[in-house]
Amino acid sequence: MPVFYGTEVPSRLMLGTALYPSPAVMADAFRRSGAGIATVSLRREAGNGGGQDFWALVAGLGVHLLPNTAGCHTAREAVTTAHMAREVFGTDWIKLEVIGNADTLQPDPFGLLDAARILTDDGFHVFPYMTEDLVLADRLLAAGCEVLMPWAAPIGTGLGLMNPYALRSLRAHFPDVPMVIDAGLGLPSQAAAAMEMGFDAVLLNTAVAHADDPAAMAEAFALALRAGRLAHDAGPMAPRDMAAPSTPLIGKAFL
Ligand SMILES: CC(=O)[C@@H](O)[C@H](O)COP(=O)(O)O
Repeated sequence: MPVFYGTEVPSRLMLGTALYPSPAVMADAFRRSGAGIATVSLRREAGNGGGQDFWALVAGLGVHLLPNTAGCHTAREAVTTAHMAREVFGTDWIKLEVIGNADTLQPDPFGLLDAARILTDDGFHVFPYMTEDLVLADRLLAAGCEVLMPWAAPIGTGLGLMNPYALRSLRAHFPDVPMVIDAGLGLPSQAAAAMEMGFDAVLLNTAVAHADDPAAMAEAFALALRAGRLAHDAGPMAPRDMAAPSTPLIGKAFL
């Protein structure tokens, strides 16, 4: 199972806590999937009726909490939010989001790097939500990040792994860095593909919360992650252009 900043988590599935039809449905999705980490947004949930009951429910899930800086558009805002989250949730883990474009919600690589440098200096364990850019990954690691969270596709789109070439390249360049595919996954098969590529975990929210049956969908993702990881560890065959017979010809009857 993946190890993030020295902590082994019991599942490769990380779930968001927003958009569910009700807190009870959210709790069911966690229970049925066995997800090991819940990401929580101080800002969003504080503004969306996330009162004491909600926090008590989240605490009762028995999962690791990964506070995030969702909704922050500058490094400064993200740093301030991270500090507040550390106080509220009592963890130095922070999923760092610095949004660079209001339409695509894509991460701002410059603001992200600035904020990551500040927060690692301040003792945070930073999980940066990033584009799949190799150079950015290199800089974030140099800034002290020990986990990377490249996106699959823009948040909430469900488009899946948009740039498999770049994701494969990231994985190949940094084989020992724990990497989580975050955002844009729509289907369990996409999560399985991420596992087959060798990624360590996935983080998703909309695909589960907006399913007709969120708990069933969460379980489907958990099963897909298991299958994909098993396939990865089993050593997949190398694809080839030329056909190769899978049935031996020796002993074939002559007609
Ligand atoms: C909950 C959270 O952190 C989201 O910002 C995350 O990136 C999930 O994205 P999807 O909703 O596309 O799965």
